[in-house]
Amino acid sequence: MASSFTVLPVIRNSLSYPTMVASGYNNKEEFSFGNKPIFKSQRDILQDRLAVANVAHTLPVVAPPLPPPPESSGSNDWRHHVAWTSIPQERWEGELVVEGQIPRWLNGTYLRNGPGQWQIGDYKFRHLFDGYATLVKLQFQNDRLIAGHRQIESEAYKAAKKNKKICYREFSEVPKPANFLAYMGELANLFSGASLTDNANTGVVKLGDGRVVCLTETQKGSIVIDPDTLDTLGKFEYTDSLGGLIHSAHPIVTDSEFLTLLPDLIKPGYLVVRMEPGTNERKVIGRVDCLGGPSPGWVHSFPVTEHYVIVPEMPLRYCAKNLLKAEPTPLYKFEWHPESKGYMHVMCKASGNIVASVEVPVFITFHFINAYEEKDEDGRVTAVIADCCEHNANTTILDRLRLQNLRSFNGEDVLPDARVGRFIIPLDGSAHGKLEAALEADEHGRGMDMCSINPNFLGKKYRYAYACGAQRPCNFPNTLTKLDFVKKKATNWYDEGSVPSEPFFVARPGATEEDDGVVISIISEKNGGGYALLLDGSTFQGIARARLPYGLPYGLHGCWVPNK
Ligand SMILES: CC1=C[C@H](O/C=C(C)\C=C\C2=C(C)CCCC2(C)C)OC1=O
Ligand SMILES: CC(/C=C/C=O)=C\C=C\O
Ligand SMILES: [Fe+2]
Repeated sequence: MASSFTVLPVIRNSLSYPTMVASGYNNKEEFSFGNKPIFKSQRDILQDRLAVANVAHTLPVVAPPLPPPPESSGSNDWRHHVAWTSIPQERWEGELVVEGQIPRWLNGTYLRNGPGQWQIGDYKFRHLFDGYATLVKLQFQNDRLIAGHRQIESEAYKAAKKNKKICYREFSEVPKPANFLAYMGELANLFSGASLTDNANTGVVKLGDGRVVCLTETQKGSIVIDPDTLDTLGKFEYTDSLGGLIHSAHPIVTDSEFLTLLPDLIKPGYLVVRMEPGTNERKVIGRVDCLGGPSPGWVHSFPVTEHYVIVPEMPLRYCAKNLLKAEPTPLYKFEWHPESKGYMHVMCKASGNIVASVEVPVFITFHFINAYEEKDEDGRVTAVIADCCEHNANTTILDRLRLQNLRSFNGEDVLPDARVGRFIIPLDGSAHGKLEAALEADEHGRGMDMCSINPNFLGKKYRYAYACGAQRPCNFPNTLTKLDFVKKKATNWYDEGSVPSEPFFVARPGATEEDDGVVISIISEKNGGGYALLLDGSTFQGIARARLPYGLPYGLHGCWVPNK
């Protein structure tokens, strides 16, 4: 079903622009990347407004036109889609006019992180993953919605702004050394990690103790932020001595723990580690030695079940040689080693023992969706099922995410096929596991990435997932999709020319049904506009939307911070 937004009764003045009550929009400093705090008094005004229940809405102020973004010629065609265009200013905050009805129970802040600034001075990044982190918030409070965005003040971002060039190694780019001596120094800095970026542009998580941390692939890119002001509060310093420079960009975070994987590039393997709320110290649960290849496979994410941590060993492996190269290689910091095979390892969370290590068909995934234990009639665990967004073992997706490719859609269908890859990992000592599609990939247009689930079903047998699929032709996942693994059906939401970000599920407090909740996404439109969208988690119909003053660049991953 290609459902479009259902406009429900408009509860307030629904002009298509947001009210600008708290923005510093006309403030010239906004455009000059200044560091001055500009919202304090306006924030106070907003707090006062929020304190007054059922206030009559003042007339929205129409947003003034923005200067054309640096990479754009100002035209509205797909080459300059706002999703792939740098954020036009460092920060903004304002109340949005909501069409439809925000559920009364939805009280909290949705945060979304992503690479939103791809140009520093005259220097233009080439890959989506290189951009400096842009944090976006949607604060839901008593059916009102305050939005804002702000750059994360990483060392890498501050240095780039100051020197008008990149100063740290990003995902695909390396700072240009001035001479040979500088190059040698650079290499030393690479081994110590000093030259690696701390640009925390990938995800954002709320720890069990309430701290909110932005993350990326480098450990030093763990940055604590204030979910309300979006202030950068400082580095999240790991106080243990586990060392290493990289980790999974997607830890598993619950109220009681933080689990992650630390790849070991020297002695190929992975440390599985756990950190308790209120501490900064990771403790080792166990270690997995790689079964194939010269180095560990890339672990952007991994799944867990109730009792096990699943460690994927993907044949797309970290590559020390590519790490040293100054220019991007076709697979960036990785190398594709299909001959080294793919494996799935299952580690007991309590003991650190490995209960299964099986060879599986080769695969490519960024994102695991969920995993669970399959039991026999006697309640014995016979297998682990692990689902992921799988790119049909085709590495070209990494190259498709180059900005030039994303910006050059001409109607040709160039998004490589993807599916929900379901691993079946037997726990009976078999040497092989299976990988199959959890549902027919045509259900979701053979596009599949950027998934979320009801967090109450983490590690448990589950029925639903939300992700981005494809309405072809396209060059990027462009639908919001609800996956039903029991009916093996997908329900797709599509808005022609729009790029929706990861559909993020928030469960209704007290719900008993898995899909009872809302799905939040931020939509970047082809005309340069954008809006926050709320879909009903069960019907997958639109329940509310709120237009932003300007379209935002594509963002990656989000989290939910409930109000206290
Ligand atoms: C998204 C997204 C961002 C991100 O990558 C960011 C960096 C800096 C990655 C760096 C590296 C690797 C991916 C491999 C090993 C070396 C190192 C340079 C740390 O990745 C994403 O997916
Ligand atoms: C945007 C993306 C991967 C993001 C990693 O965090 C994949 C989209 C592909 O289909
Ligand atoms: Fe990711």
